[in-house]
Amino acid sequence: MIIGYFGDPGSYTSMAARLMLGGRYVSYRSILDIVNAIERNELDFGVVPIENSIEGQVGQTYDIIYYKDIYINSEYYMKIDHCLIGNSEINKIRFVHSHPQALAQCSNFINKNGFIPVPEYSTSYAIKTISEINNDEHAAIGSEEAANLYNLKIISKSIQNNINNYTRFISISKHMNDHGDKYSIGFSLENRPGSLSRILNIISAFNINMTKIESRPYAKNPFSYIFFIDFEDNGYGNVLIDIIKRETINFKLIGLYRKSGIETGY
Ligand SMILES: O=C(O)C(=O)Cc1ccccc1
Repeated sequence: MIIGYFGDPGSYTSMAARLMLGGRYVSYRSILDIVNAIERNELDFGVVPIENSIEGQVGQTYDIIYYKDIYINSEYYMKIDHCLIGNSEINKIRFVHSHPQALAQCSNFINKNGFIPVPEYSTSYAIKTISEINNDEHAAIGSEEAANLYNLKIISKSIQNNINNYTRFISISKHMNDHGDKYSIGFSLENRPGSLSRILNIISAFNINMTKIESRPYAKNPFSYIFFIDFEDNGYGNVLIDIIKRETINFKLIGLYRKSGIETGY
């Protein structure tokens, strides 16, 4: 089985991919490159981040799972402990390189130290870059594992804004699972009073637990939205989906998979 993951070797997504699926792993610099490779049948699965407990949704992932013929096959919650990584001392550093999500998750630490953030493809690409440039004014943010991989030292540990920093990762493929206990759906609605609350009322009437609601802009029609809902199956998930399909526009069943949580990882 061939699994594509986001980021250079040592990225957080590479760590999640190893915990989620077994096979041969291939690194990709963008989420879209992974999806293109799945569409060309070069990959069986892709692993990408979808949301973070500090920074929220990964917009590109939400857009892809809605607009492309791609489905969620599993989810995994992983604790993210960011480190300041380099070959220098904290008082010499002026620039910190990392993935935009990591820079945002560590914004308090960056501001407090007066560092200039430099966005890179991934945390591991940033760390690799620092290992190559050999300049005391530059450091990177990423994992301890990646620091070891590129032979750099840890300058500070647990530098994220909140100690409880978790990212939810998903595996994606061209195929929908037959089994699972959690659904992800996406749809748009007529712009009229009560259209979203009607959907929520139906979910509530089935005594179904909604675990997440999210919206993304529908770029083709400015300031209209796509809604994303995750819910736990209680035996009536299928029936609920049939009803919601009829009450919404452009409905997509995005995934059926095994529910996991931050306590268990899986
Ligand atoms: O850049 C990485 O290492 C990634 O895998 C993306 C990411 C960035 C920050 C937190 C979780 C995942």
